[in-house]
Amino acid sequence: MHWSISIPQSTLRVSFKGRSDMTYSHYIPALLEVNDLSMRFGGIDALSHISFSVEPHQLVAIVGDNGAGKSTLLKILSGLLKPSSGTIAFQGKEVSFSSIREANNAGIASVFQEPQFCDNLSVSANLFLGNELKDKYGLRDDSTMFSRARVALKTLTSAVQVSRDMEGLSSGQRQTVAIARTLLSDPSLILLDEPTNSLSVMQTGEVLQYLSSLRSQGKTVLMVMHDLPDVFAVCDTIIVLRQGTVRAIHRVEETSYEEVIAEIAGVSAQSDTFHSIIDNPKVDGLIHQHRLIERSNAYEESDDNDEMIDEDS
Ligand SMILES: Nc1ncnc2c1ncn2[C@@H]1O[C@H](COP(=O)(O)OP(=O)(O)OP(=O)(O)O)[C@@H](O)[C@H]1O
Repeated sequence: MHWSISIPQSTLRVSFKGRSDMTYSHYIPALLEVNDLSMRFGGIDALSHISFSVEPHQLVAIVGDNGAGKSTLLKILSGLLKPSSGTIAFQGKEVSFSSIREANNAGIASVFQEPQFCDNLSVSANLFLGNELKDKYGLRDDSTMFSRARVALKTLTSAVQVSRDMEGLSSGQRQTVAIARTLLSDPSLILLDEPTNSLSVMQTGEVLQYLSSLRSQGKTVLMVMHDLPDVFAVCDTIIVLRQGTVRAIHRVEETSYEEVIAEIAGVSAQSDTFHSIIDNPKVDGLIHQHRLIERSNAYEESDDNDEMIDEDS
């Protein structure tokens, strides 16, 4: 079974490929195409025949319960693991990576949790660590590194000073610097492992903002995310993994919080089990948070509409 996502302009449609009775509408070449991918660790099927494709300029969330296979998928795409079987096509070409560097050279950059930095060096020096730029005399070209570091951070709408030491930056700011570091190689696809994990509300807001700015810069981001309110706040597409298989792929505006929770848990949204999950105070709190975000988005949109009406009149 092969999932395919096609995005005619602003509308993304999900359709099954491989059935003779299906018609294909508006096929846009995928940036990434994962086909029949499996990963076996000893007797454990971490991923089992998963297929999906991702079109460019999207923020795509991979969600799923513990052990669903999210990290394994990310590690394979980033070059850290070789799959047991299946193929990956990137920008129309079949690829097979033996290292993160190989994936990087092909245009796929990854940021895993708790990125490593030298805290006693400047933000700029950390961005170029191991890849320092040299001037025509072979000397370290600090001024070019500073200005390129500034551009990378500005792309993420970050106010972090490139000349300051890494020491003392918040977790959210460190995440931003880690992303800025990947931007220096101008990747087409960025892989992130739980970019909002363990961040405060303010820091999460900062990270969600840079994710949006990445999309505006034409980047595609595929990321493992746990917090559904964050997913619904910023992502275009949700891939739900369950027990190593693709359970569903949704355009965010075409699904609901409840539907995704039911799919993650592998239960029907009508079942008693689902209601006992939803009644859990933690889940209930998350849904409440999601409703607030929805309401505030709707409010902002209505503000925008008002402004448009004002301008027109
Ligand atoms: N190196 C490994 N050796 C053996 N089993 C592994 C290995 N890595 C992952 N697994 C197993 O593969 C399955 C999927 O693991 P994975 O870490 O990809 O899930 P996940 O969805 O990222 O989970 P979590 O949200 O808990 O991080 C699990 O059953 C896990 O125990």
